[in-house]
Amino acid sequence: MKKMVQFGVIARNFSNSSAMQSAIKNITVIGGGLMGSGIAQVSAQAGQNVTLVDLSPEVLAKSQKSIGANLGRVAKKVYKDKPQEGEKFVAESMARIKTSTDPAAAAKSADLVVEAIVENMGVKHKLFQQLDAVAPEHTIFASNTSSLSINEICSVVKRKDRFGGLHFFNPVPVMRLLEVVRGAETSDATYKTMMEWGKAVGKTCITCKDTPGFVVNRLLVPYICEAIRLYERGDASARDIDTAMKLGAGYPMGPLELADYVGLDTNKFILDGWHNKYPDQPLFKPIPLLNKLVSEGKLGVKAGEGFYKYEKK
Ligand SMILES: CC(=O)CC(=O)SCCNC(=O)CCNC(=O)[C@H](O)C(C)(C)COP(=O)(O)OP(=O)(O)OC[C@H]1O[C@@H](n2cnc3c(N)ncnc32)[C@H](O)[C@@H]1OP(=O)(O)O
Ligand SMILES: NC(=O)C1=CN([C@@H]2O[C@H](COP(=O)(O)OP(=O)(O)OC[C@H]3O[C@@H](n4cnc5c(N)ncnc54)[C@H](O)[C@@H]3O)[C@@H](O)[C@H]2O)C=CC1
Repeated sequence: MKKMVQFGVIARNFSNSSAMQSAIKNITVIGGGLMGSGIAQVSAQAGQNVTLVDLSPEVLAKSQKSIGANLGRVAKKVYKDKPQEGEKFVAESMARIKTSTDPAAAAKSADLVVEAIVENMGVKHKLFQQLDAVAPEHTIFASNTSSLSINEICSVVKRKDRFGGLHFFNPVPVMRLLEVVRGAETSDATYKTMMEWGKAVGKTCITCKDTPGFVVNRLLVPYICEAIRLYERGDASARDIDTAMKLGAGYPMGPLELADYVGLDTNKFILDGWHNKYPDQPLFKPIPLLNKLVSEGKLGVKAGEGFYKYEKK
């Protein structure tokens, strides 16, 4: 039953994307990690020309490998009785993805730039300033930030009317939602193009103002943090907390599994950012156990250990 549901989701995302049209044809995704590789994949499988950028050639090689494997999963489902068409789909989608280690050069041919680099305001500012100087007039900039303010990120660019938030969820090829975030100066035309593009890549779009965490993370991050605090106090084991929320509340993953999946560093970036901004909000208080795990390099699934141990990929 579970497999049937997942199959339906991936197949529906794919067929939506094939049917929809978007004004955006060339997209540059900056950051080839967990999120950037997923955003590149869904864009390429929807027929867009993608340039995936990372400072690290090793990350780009790893991303291409994982995109190839994930496209293979999609092909197996969508073309289950037509393996040759499945192979063609994978080859054509892969051929639409170029890679680069030069963000500025890659932005020159983009209709849309989606930024998915580290969750750090200073680093994002530096990148967007650089891109704003070279990207064509019409190019829309978007950030996939989990928790930072879109208005603050876009404060360094001139094209504030052509800037917004496009917040995807992990794993991008599977999760159906896209939060489309309007900044104070995002124009109606930019908002409309972002909504159409989101549908074209197979997502269900919701709209949110530029408020901390938008909708999902404003609810999800405090929940994850409360679970870490519960575990830190020794009120229940990690396994029991996760089992409780899966079997008692119907979540697909428990909160500590989800924290490991998202990345404990990302969880910490979000919490620290909100704590600095809202020091009196008890939900955003730093968590010593989370800080300890991050300082030990136990960042979750991607590092091979977080609250649990994982086979390193
Ligand atoms: C921090 C932020 O800013 C925002 C966020 O992203 S918050 C995090 C949001 N994400 C979540 O809450 C995820 C919650 N977890 C889930 O939905 C599910 O556990 C899950 C989809 C991740 C995995 O589902 P599962 O049934 O436990 O595992 P699994 O059987 O391996 O995967 C289900 C299907 O999805 C596919 N899949 C899983 N991960 C995938 C990936 N990374 N790429 C492509 N396909 C993937 C699998 O191929 C599988 O397909 P089949 O059934 O055909 O084999
Ligand atoms: N991890 C998650 O579940 C989610 C994360 N996000 C957000 O997406 C963004 C990226 O997160 P992840 O993919 O998890 O991080 P990640 O650490 O997996 O990937 C980030 C990549 O960006 C690259 N990078 C850093 N600075 C760069 C620069 N100046 N130019 C080009 N590449 C650069 C790094 O080399 C790294 O490969 C963050 O803003 C995060 O908050 C949003 C939704 C979910």
